[in-house]
Formats: sequence, C-alpha cells, structure tokens
Amino acid sequence: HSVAVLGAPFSKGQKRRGVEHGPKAIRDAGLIERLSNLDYPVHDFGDLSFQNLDKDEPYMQVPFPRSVGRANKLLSEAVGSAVASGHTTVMLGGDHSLAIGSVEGHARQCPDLCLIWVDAHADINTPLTSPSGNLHGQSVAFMLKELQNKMPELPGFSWVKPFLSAKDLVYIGLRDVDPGEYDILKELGIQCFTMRDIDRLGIQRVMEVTLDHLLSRKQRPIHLSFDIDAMDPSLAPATGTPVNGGLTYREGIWITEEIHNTGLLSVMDLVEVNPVLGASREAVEVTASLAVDIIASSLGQSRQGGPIAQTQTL
Ligand SMILES: N/C(=N\O)NCCC[NH3+]
Ligand SMILES: [Mn+2]
Ligand SMILES: [Mn+2]
Ligand SMILES: [Mn+2]
Repeated sequence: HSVAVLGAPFSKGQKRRGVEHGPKAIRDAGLIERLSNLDYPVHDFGDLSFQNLDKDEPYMQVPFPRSVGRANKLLSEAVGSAVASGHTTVMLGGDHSLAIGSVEGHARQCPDLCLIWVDAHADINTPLTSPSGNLHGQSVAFMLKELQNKMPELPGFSWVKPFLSAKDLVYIGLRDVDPGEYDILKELGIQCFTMRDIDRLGIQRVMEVTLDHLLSRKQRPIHLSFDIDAMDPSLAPATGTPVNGGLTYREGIWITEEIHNTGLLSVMDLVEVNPVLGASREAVEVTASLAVDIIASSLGQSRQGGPIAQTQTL
C-alpha cells in the first residue's frame, strides 16, 4: 500500500515558539526521498493550515484551548480521510497535542486500533492535574473512556468523544511522570515501560511484551505516537522538554523495526521537533535526521537491507 505524509505546523499545545517549524525541518532532512526509496508510492499532502483565533483566553489555566481544539478537529478529518483512502499515514508535528486529532481521526476509521506511545512523558494529565496547563501534556487524557468522569468540558473540545480503553495503550520510554499522571497510570493499570524497565528487561523483551499485550488476542491496526524527546537528548537536542537518560539510537530503531515487522502500522505521529531550540544548525540537523530515520524504519527501512525493489530496473 501507499504512504501519506501530512504536516501539522502547530505549537499552541505548549508555550515555546518554533515547534510549528518541525514539519519543514523534517522534510528538509530528506523525508520524502528516504520514503520513496522504500517500496511503495508516497503521497505528500503538504502542511495543514491552521486558522489563527484572535480571542482564545485561557480556561482553567489551560492556554489556547479553542485553538488546540479546532486544530485537532481539522487534523482528525485529514488523518481520517488519508486512512480511508488506504494510506499508511505519517503525521509530522508540531507539538504532541496534535495526537488528539491524529488518533481520534484514525479511531473513527479503525475503532479497534491500539496505541503505542513512545515518549519521555505520559502526556496523561487532565486540565485539573496538569502543573503547566499545556495541552501537549494532556493528549492521552482526552482519548481514554476511563477518564471521562475526570475531564472538564473544555471550550473547543466538545467534538472529542473518548474512544480508547486503557488496555489498548502501551507506553515506552517514560522518565518524567507528574504525580497526577502517576496516580492515573496506577489506577487504570496502564502497561508502561519506563526507562528503568528498559534497563531491566532490555528493549527486545519490552517489544515482545508490548506486542503480545496489544495483539495476542486479536491483530489490529497500530497507531504509533512518537515524541522525539523519547530519544536521549544527546541524539535529539532540538526539542521542547528534553530529559536525560533517553532511548539510544539502537533502542529507538529496534522499536520501530519491530512495529514495522508486525505489518500492522496504520498511522504514526512524529512530534516535538523544534528547530528553534537547537543550539546550532548541526543540533537541528541531527534531530531532524533522527526523526527521518525513526519514520523510515517504522515504514520498512531495515538494518538488514532488503531485496531489489520491484519498481527498480537493473
Ligand atoms: N514533551 C512533553 N510531553 O511529551 N511535555 C509536556 C509533558 C510534561 N509533563
Ligand atoms: Mn509527548
Ligand atoms: Mn515528551
Ligand atoms: Mn513535548
């Protein structure tokens, strides 16, 4: 099947400028030709354009709720139609609040999807537990049916009906979990593999348990939501909330190769690349180039190489 690439230049899920330039930085690092070298057609849908709302006052200490809600409604429709057209879809962020629209739009087409959240952070605060109010740290809370009774009605989010069950979600890479998030993760019994678990078990075992947890009962579409800050900051410095002690390059690529090998990847997000925050041009380039490697290996690029492509003539 074919791959669709969708840019979402959006930053109002958090307060640092620059993450709206993430899609361009990832494209400039050669994403489209790297994907074209794999074995299927690539459709670049370009970038969504998000309307600027002049009035969008904070609500319960949450900044830009209407802008974030509206952007995600637009993204949900775009991702939904890409999936409906049969594409494996890559959403380029932008901050991680965009996962609300990406996963919601995917779930409308594939209600039985499962979600693999690769991130230093759980992004499962509610507006009431969030220390900062930033919506990019609350994305998962809007998705979970089990949190419905803990979520206030936010302006701009009336269109979102929770669609995911806690058992259909696995976290990999956690190392900076807020107290409110810790309580929610424990209460809901969500399967988490923190960096400590990865140190203990090794990434091969973590992926074995992850894929068994999500797929052993029933094979179903996978949504991979990959926050570049899951990777060690030495590999991905140009991002908004770096946390030391992250995934090695090889751990990140093991995760994405294993997900590719299921043949079930349907949508992936690659978010939080912020070119403005790189201390040098080189720092921006290594971050964007890593993002391309993560996406390409999720879609079939392999360290083992592969056969001559059907489309190539000798
Ligand atoms: N990168 C972030 N989420 O993935 N930042 C917000 C979360 C901070 N608790
Ligand atoms: Mn995140
Ligand atoms: Mn993060
Ligand atoms: Mn972030």
